[in-house]
Amino acid sequence: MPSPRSSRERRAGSGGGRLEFLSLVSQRSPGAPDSPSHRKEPGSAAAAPLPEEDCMKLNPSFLGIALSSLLAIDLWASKRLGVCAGEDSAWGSARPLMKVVEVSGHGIPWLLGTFYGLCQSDSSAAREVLLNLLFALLLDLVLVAVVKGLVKRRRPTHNKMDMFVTISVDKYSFPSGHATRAALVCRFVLRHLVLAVPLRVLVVLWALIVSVSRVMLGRHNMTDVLFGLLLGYALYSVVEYCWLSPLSAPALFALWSH
Ligand SMILES: CC(C)=CCC/C(C)=C/CC/C(C)=C/COP(=O)(O)O
Repeated sequence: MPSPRSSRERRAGSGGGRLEFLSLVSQRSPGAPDSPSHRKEPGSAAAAPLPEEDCMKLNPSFLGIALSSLLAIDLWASKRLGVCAGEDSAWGSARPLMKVVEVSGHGIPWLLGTFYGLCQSDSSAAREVLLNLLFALLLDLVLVAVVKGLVKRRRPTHNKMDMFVTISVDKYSFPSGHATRAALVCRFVLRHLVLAVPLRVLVVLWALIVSVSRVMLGRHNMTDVLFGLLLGYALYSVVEYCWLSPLSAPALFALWSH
Protein backbone atom coordinates (compact mmCIF):
# COMPACT_ATOMS: atom_id res chain seq x y z
CA MET A 1 0.00 0.00 0.00
CA PRO A 2 1.46 3.38 -0.88
CA SER A 3 1.89 5.66 2.10
CA PRO A 4 0.87 9.35 1.81
CA ARG A 5 4.53 10.16 2.11
CA SER A 6 5.53 8.02 -0.80
CA SER A 7 2.70 9.32 -3.03
CA ARG A 8 3.64 12.87 -2.04
CA GLU A 9 7.24 12.14 -2.90
CA ARG A 10 6.21 10.70 -6.26
CA ARG A 11 4.19 13.84 -7.02
CA ALA A 12 7.06 16.06 -5.95
CA GLY A 13 9.42 14.05 -8.10
CA SER A 14 7.19 14.20 -11.17
CA GLY A 15 6.28 17.87 -10.82
CA GLY A 16 9.73 19.10 -11.74
CA GLY A 17 10.86 19.54 -8.11
CA ARG A 18 7.73 21.48 -7.05
CA LEU A 19 6.32 20.55 -3.62
CA GLU A 20 2.64 19.76 -3.38
CA PHE A 21 0.61 20.06 -0.17
CA LEU A 22 -2.34 17.95 0.85
CA SER A 23 -5.01 20.07 2.50
CA LEU A 24 -7.11 18.50 5.25
CA VAL A 25 -10.25 19.81 3.50
CA SER A 26 -9.60 17.85 0.33
CA GLN A 27 -8.87 14.70 2.37
CA ARG A 28 -12.05 15.14 4.37
CA SER A 29 -14.26 14.79 1.28
CA PRO A 30 -13.09 11.88 -0.85
CA GLY A 31 -15.66 12.75 -3.51
CA ALA A 32 -14.33 16.29 -4.01
CA PRO A 33 -12.78 16.89 -7.40
CA ASP A 34 -9.47 17.93 -5.86
CA SER A 35 -9.28 15.01 -3.44
CA PRO A 36 -6.10 12.90 -3.69
CA SER A 37 -8.11 9.85 -4.69
CA HIS A 38 -9.57 11.71 -7.70
CA ARG A 39 -6.45 13.54 -8.76
CA LYS A 40 -4.64 12.06 -11.76
CA GLU A 41 -0.94 11.54 -11.21
CA PRO A 42 1.12 13.20 -13.91
CA GLY A 43 2.71 10.37 -15.80
CA SER A 44 0.46 7.64 -14.35
CA ALA A 45 -2.76 6.19 -15.80
CA ALA A 46 -4.86 6.49 -12.60
CA ALA A 47 -4.05 7.71 -9.11
CA ALA A 48 -4.07 5.01 -6.43
CA PRO A 49 -6.55 5.98 -3.68
CA LEU A 50 -5.03 6.70 -0.30
CA PRO A 51 -5.52 3.88 2.21
CA GLU A 52 -8.41 4.62 4.57
CA GLU A 53 -6.33 4.16 7.74
CA ASP A 54 -3.71 6.65 6.52
CA CYS A 55 -6.39 9.27 5.88
CA MET A 56 -7.68 8.79 9.41
CA LYS A 57 -4.22 9.25 10.86
CA LEU A 58 -3.81 12.50 8.96
CA ASN A 59 -7.22 13.76 9.95
CA PRO A 60 -7.72 13.01 13.65
CA SER A 61 -10.81 14.41 15.29
CA PHE A 62 -10.61 17.30 17.72
CA LEU A 63 -11.50 14.90 20.56
CA GLY A 64 -8.70 12.56 19.50
CA ILE A 65 -6.14 15.37 19.54
CA ALA A 66 -7.41 16.65 22.89
CA LEU A 67 -7.28 13.15 24.43
CA SER A 68 -3.79 12.34 23.19
CA SER A 69 -2.53 15.74 24.37
CA LEU A 70 -4.10 15.17 27.79
CA LEU A 71 -2.52 11.71 28.02
CA ALA A 72 0.87 13.07 26.97
CA ILE A 73 0.68 15.79 29.64
CA ASP A 74 -0.50 13.18 32.15
CA LEU A 75 2.46 10.86 31.46
CA TRP A 76 4.97 13.72 31.51
CA ALA A 77 3.65 15.34 34.72
CA SER A 78 3.17 12.00 36.50
CA LYS A 79 6.76 11.03 35.77
CA ARG A 80 7.98 14.36 37.12
CA LEU A 81 5.84 13.99 40.26
CA GLY A 82 7.03 10.43 40.88
CA VAL A 83 9.66 11.77 43.26
CA CYS A 84 9.51 8.71 45.59
CA ALA A 85 9.41 6.11 42.81
CA GLY A 86 12.75 4.64 43.91
CA GLU A 87 15.33 4.98 46.67
CA ASP A 88 17.53 6.99 44.29
CA SER A 89 14.69 9.35 43.24
CA ALA A 90 14.67 13.03 44.27
CA TRP A 91 12.65 12.31 47.46
CA GLY A 92 13.72 8.68 47.76
CA SER A 93 14.27 9.00 51.52
CA ALA A 94 10.51 9.65 51.96
CA ARG A 95 9.63 6.39 50.19
CA PRO A 96 9.29 4.29 53.41
CA LEU A 97 6.85 6.86 54.81
CA MET A 98 4.87 6.84 51.56
CA LYS A 99 4.66 3.07 51.78
CA VAL A 100 3.15 3.36 55.27
CA VAL A 101 0.55 5.73 53.74
CA GLU A 102 0.01 3.11 51.03
CA VAL A 103 -0.78 0.40 53.61
CA SER A 104 -3.18 2.78 55.39
CA GLY A 105 -5.30 2.87 52.21
CA HIS A 106 -4.90 -0.80 51.28
CA GLY A 107 -7.94 -3.07 50.99
CA ILE A 108 -6.79 -5.73 53.47
CA PRO A 109 -6.50 -3.58 56.65
CA TRP A 110 -9.83 -1.93 55.83
CA LEU A 111 -11.63 -5.23 55.20
CA LEU A 112 -10.13 -6.97 58.24
CA GLY A 113 -10.65 -3.92 60.49
CA THR A 114 -14.30 -3.56 59.45
CA PHE A 115 -14.96 -7.27 59.85
CA TYR A 116 -13.35 -7.28 63.30
CA GLY A 117 -15.39 -4.22 64.32
CA LEU A 118 -18.55 -5.95 63.12
CA CYS A 119 -17.82 -9.03 65.22
CA GLN A 120 -17.08 -6.89 68.27
CA SER A 121 -19.94 -4.37 67.97
CA ASP A 122 -22.65 -4.60 70.58
CA SER A 123 -25.04 -1.93 69.31
CA SER A 124 -27.36 -2.42 66.38
CA ALA A 125 -26.53 1.06 65.03
CA ALA A 126 -22.80 0.23 64.90
CA ARG A 127 -23.54 -3.12 63.26
CA GLU A 128 -25.65 -1.44 60.58
CA VAL A 129 -22.94 1.11 59.76
CA LEU A 130 -20.12 -1.47 59.74
CA LEU A 131 -22.06 -3.95 57.64
CA ASN A 132 -22.66 -1.25 55.06
CA LEU A 133 -18.99 -0.24 55.18
CA LEU A 134 -18.02 -3.87 54.52
CA PHE A 135 -20.47 -3.99 51.62
CA ALA A 136 -19.05 -0.71 50.26
CA LEU A 137 -15.44 -1.96 50.48
CA LEU A 138 -16.28 -5.21 48.68
CA LEU A 139 -18.26 -3.38 46.00
CA ASP A 140 -15.30 -1.05 45.52
CA LEU A 141 -12.85 -3.97 45.10
CA VAL A 142 -15.08 -5.62 42.49
CA LEU A 143 -15.73 -2.40 40.57
CA VAL A 144 -12.04 -1.41 40.45
CA ALA A 145 -11.06 -4.94 39.36
CA VAL A 146 -13.65 -4.87 36.54
CA VAL A 147 -12.56 -1.43 35.28
CA LYS A 148 -8.85 -2.32 35.53
CA GLY A 149 -9.51 -5.54 33.60
CA LEU A 150 -11.45 -3.68 30.89
CA VAL A 151 -9.12 -0.70 30.45
CA LYS A 152 -5.83 -2.63 30.92
CA ARG A 153 -3.69 0.49 31.29
CA ARG A 154 -0.18 -0.45 32.35
CA ARG A 155 1.37 1.10 35.46
CA PRO A 156 3.97 3.81 34.78
CA THR A 157 7.32 2.45 33.63
CA HIS A 158 9.08 4.09 36.60
CA ASN A 159 6.95 2.10 39.11
CA LYS A 160 8.68 -0.63 41.12
CA MET A 161 6.19 -3.46 41.63
CA ASP A 162 6.93 -3.92 45.34
CA MET A 163 3.41 -3.33 46.66
CA PHE A 164 1.92 -4.95 49.76
CA VAL A 165 -0.40 -7.85 48.70
CA THR A 166 -1.86 -7.41 45.20
CA ILE A 167 -4.31 -9.36 43.05
CA SER A 168 -3.80 -10.14 39.35
CA VAL A 169 -5.54 -7.05 37.94
CA ASP A 170 -3.29 -4.83 40.07
CA LYS A 171 -0.69 -4.97 37.33
CA TYR A 172 -3.00 -2.40 35.71
CA SER A 173 -3.28 1.14 36.95
CA PHE A 174 -6.61 2.64 35.83
CA PRO A 175 -8.28 3.54 38.14
CA SER A 176 -6.29 3.74 41.38
CA GLY A 177 -7.88 1.38 43.89
CA HIS A 178 -6.36 3.37 46.75
CA ALA A 179 -7.93 6.57 45.45
CA THR A 180 -11.40 5.03 45.06
CA ARG A 181 -11.18 3.59 48.58
CA ALA A 182 -9.90 6.86 50.03
CA ALA A 183 -12.79 8.85 48.51
CA LEU A 184 -15.38 6.23 49.43
CA VAL A 185 -14.21 5.78 53.03
CA CYS A 186 -13.83 9.53 53.46
CA ARG A 187 -17.44 10.22 52.41
CA PHE A 188 -18.68 7.25 54.41
CA VAL A 189 -16.88 8.21 57.63
CA LEU A 190 -17.86 11.89 57.38
CA ARG A 191 -21.49 10.90 56.91
CA HIS A 192 -21.85 8.09 59.46
CA LEU A 193 -19.38 8.79 62.26
CA VAL A 194 -19.90 11.60 64.72
CA LEU A 195 -16.46 13.25 64.76
CA ALA A 196 -15.08 16.54 66.05
CA VAL A 197 -14.09 19.03 63.34
CA PRO A 198 -10.30 18.45 63.67
CA LEU A 199 -10.86 14.73 63.12
CA ARG A 200 -13.07 15.41 60.10
CA VAL A 201 -10.29 17.55 58.64
CA LEU A 202 -7.80 14.73 59.32
CA VAL A 203 -9.99 12.24 57.44
CA VAL A 204 -10.09 14.50 54.38
CA LEU A 205 -6.33 15.09 54.61
CA TRP A 206 -5.69 11.35 54.84
CA ALA A 207 -7.72 10.75 51.66
CA LEU A 208 -5.80 13.48 49.84
CA ILE A 209 -2.39 12.24 51.05
CA VAL A 210 -3.19 8.63 50.06
CA SER A 211 -4.20 9.87 46.59
CA VAL A 212 -1.17 12.12 46.04
CA SER A 213 1.18 9.40 47.36
CA ARG A 214 0.08 7.09 44.52
CA VAL A 215 1.64 9.43 41.95
CA MET A 216 4.65 10.24 44.16
CA LEU A 217 5.39 6.51 44.60
CA GLY A 218 5.22 6.15 40.81
CA ARG A 219 2.36 3.65 41.13
CA HIS A 220 -0.05 5.71 39.04
CA ASN A 221 -0.49 8.47 36.52
CA MET A 222 -2.50 11.47 37.64
CA THR A 223 -5.55 10.52 35.56
CA ASP A 224 -5.72 7.11 37.31
CA VAL A 225 -5.95 8.87 40.66
CA LEU A 226 -8.38 11.59 39.56
CA PHE A 227 -10.72 9.03 38.01
CA GLY A 228 -10.35 6.83 41.11
CA LEU A 229 -11.40 9.72 43.36
CA LEU A 230 -14.45 10.41 41.18
CA LEU A 231 -15.38 6.74 41.11
CA GLY A 232 -15.07 6.35 44.89
CA TYR A 233 -17.10 9.52 45.44
CA ALA A 234 -19.84 8.26 43.10
CA LEU A 235 -19.73 4.77 44.59
CA TYR A 236 -20.66 6.16 47.98
CA SER A 237 -23.91 7.46 46.47
CA VAL A 238 -24.66 3.93 45.23
CA VAL A 239 -23.98 2.51 48.71
CA GLU A 240 -26.24 5.14 50.28
CA TYR A 241 -28.95 4.28 47.73
CA CYS A 242 -28.67 0.51 48.42
CA TRP A 243 -28.27 1.02 52.19
CA LEU A 244 -28.68 -2.30 54.03
CA SER A 245 -30.90 -2.10 57.10
CA PRO A 246 -32.53 -4.68 59.40
CA LEU A 247 -35.71 -3.98 57.43
CA SER A 248 -34.26 -4.36 53.91
CA ALA A 249 -31.91 -7.29 54.71
CA PRO A 250 -33.17 -8.99 57.90
CA ALA A 251 -31.35 -12.29 57.18
CA LEU A 252 -27.99 -10.51 56.94
CA PHE A 253 -28.52 -8.71 60.23
CA ALA A 254 -29.68 -11.92 61.93
CA LEU A 255 -26.20 -13.33 61.19
CA TRP A 256 -24.54 -10.63 63.29
CA SER A 257 -26.97 -10.27 66.18
CA HIS A 258 -25.64 -11.86 69.33
C1 LIG B 1 -11.50 -10.34 49.75
C2 LIG B 1 -10.41 -9.98 48.83
C3 LIG B 1 -10.44 -10.50 47.45
C4 LIG B 1 -9.44 -9.16 49.24
C5 LIG B 1 -8.33 -8.69 48.38
C6 LIG B 1 -7.72 -7.50 49.02
C7 LIG B 1 -6.64 -6.96 48.15
C8 LIG B 1 -5.44 -7.78 47.89
C9 LIG B 1 -6.79 -5.77 47.59
C10 LIG B 1 -5.81 -5.15 46.67
C11 LIG B 1 -5.58 -3.76 47.10
C12 LIG B 1 -4.63 -3.10 46.14
C13 LIG B 1 -3.23 -3.51 46.14
C14 LIG B 1 -5.12 -2.19 45.28
C15 LIG B 1 -4.28 -1.52 44.26
O1 LIG B 1 -4.36 -0.16 44.50
P1 LIG B 1 -3.84 0.84 43.40
O2 LIG B 1 -4.07 2.20 44.01
O3 LIG B 1 -2.41 0.58 43.19
O4 LIG B 1 -4.68 0.61 42.19
